[in-house]
Amino acid sequence: RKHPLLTPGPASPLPSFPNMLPQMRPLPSSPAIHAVHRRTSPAPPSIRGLGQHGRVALVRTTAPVVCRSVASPAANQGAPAVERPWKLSDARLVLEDGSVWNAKSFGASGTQVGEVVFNTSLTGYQEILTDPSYAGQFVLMTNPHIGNTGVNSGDEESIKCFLGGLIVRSLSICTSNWRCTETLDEYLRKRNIMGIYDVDTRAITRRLREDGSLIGVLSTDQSLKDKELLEMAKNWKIVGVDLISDVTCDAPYEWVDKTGSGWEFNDNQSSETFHVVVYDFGVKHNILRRLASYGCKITVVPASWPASDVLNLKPDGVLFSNGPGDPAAVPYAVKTVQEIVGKVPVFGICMGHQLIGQALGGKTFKMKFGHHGGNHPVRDNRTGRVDISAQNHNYAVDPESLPEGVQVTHINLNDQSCAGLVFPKMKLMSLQYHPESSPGPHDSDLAFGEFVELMKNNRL
Ligand SMILES: NC(=O)CC[C@H](N)C(=O)O
Repeated sequence: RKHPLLTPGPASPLPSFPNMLPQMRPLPSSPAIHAVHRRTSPAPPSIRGLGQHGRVALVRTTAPVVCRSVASPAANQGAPAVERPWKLSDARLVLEDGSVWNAKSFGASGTQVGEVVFNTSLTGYQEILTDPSYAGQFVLMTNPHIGNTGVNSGDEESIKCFLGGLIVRSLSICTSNWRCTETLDEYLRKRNIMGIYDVDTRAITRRLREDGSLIGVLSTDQSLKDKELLEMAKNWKIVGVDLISDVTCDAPYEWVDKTGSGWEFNDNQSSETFHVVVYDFGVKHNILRRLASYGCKITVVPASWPASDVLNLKPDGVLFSNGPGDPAAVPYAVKTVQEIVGKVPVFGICMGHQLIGQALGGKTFKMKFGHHGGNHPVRDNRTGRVDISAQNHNYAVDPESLPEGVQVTHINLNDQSCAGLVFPKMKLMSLQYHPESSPGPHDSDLAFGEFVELMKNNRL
């Protein structure tokens, strides 16, 4: 299903996102103003009276200005006078339970529908925005302050943003990072992705935890009544919909890029080269970069690529990638996995893991609110080792439904759900989470080494 409701609107009512409020520029012959603090307690006398609504205070100091425009200053030239953070609410999030959340818009404007999920990562919003597994979903960041590092060309996890929209508590009023080339607002606007801020993300998260994932409609269109938006939310479905065909590549391609120096802690380059075919169900680029760093030659193929064509390439292994949506809605992909499993070593990541579960005759089910974040403890039952892992999924494999011989190797320690499998007879391994992280901790990177070992042993 495409995202039918997105109306690429005119520029949002606040068309520019300056990196600096006028108030923050050094005043001639007056002390510079270098920071904006949100306060919940009364301001000290020195700054009382400067705040807005008793909550925002500007701190005067003689220190140099620290928030600078590092993002293409030209982009903001001729921008109208800045209103943030005093901009009025101009957007609504209407959830299928009937609740209406007023917010302020950034990025694109229009009306969009999607499933709201919360992500507990503290960093990495750009990698999250470009993770194709979020297609059809609004990502709500529980970390309240988002946007302060802007965006840069090196942190993309795919060729575009496939998610429905971004929900944040506080959108940074400035960017401050040496890699930043663009603000989050500019970036989302160019990609026609809606964002909202100044909304109570803690309250929405608690609701999702209590009631489970909810469909929502985000709109800046004042002509639409709450009731109409609610109807849209109620009539939209994500379960049973094939979202993979919207995000997969059109044709096969080779991948050669490796990860940069930040990953040198795990220099496991194999002396042998293994040819891995990667099924692109919405693959994150860091999976490909890590495989390349482990010495693999990589061919990426579209989700619908025939298994026989892949086997004809005589690969050393096949990786089934992550991807959006319901694994039970893509029987063609399950069939492909079935045709490959047992013939060459395979590694499934997230959606790939769920498809392997189904291909083995097991069942997947929808979790209450899923796992999305970079702080999920996972135990490897074989060694007792606990990794802190990056996760992003709403579905899981029911281990009880799997045939004999399949071992549950990993458990999510938050809820004991199945987080990994091996089936030695079938030369198969899979993880429900993201060993490539990006964003997230690198603890589980060794899983790629395990896959290389699997391919090595198969050659013997
Ligand atoms: N990251 C993924 O591959 C997500 C898998 C699947 N779409 C889910 O939500 O469970």
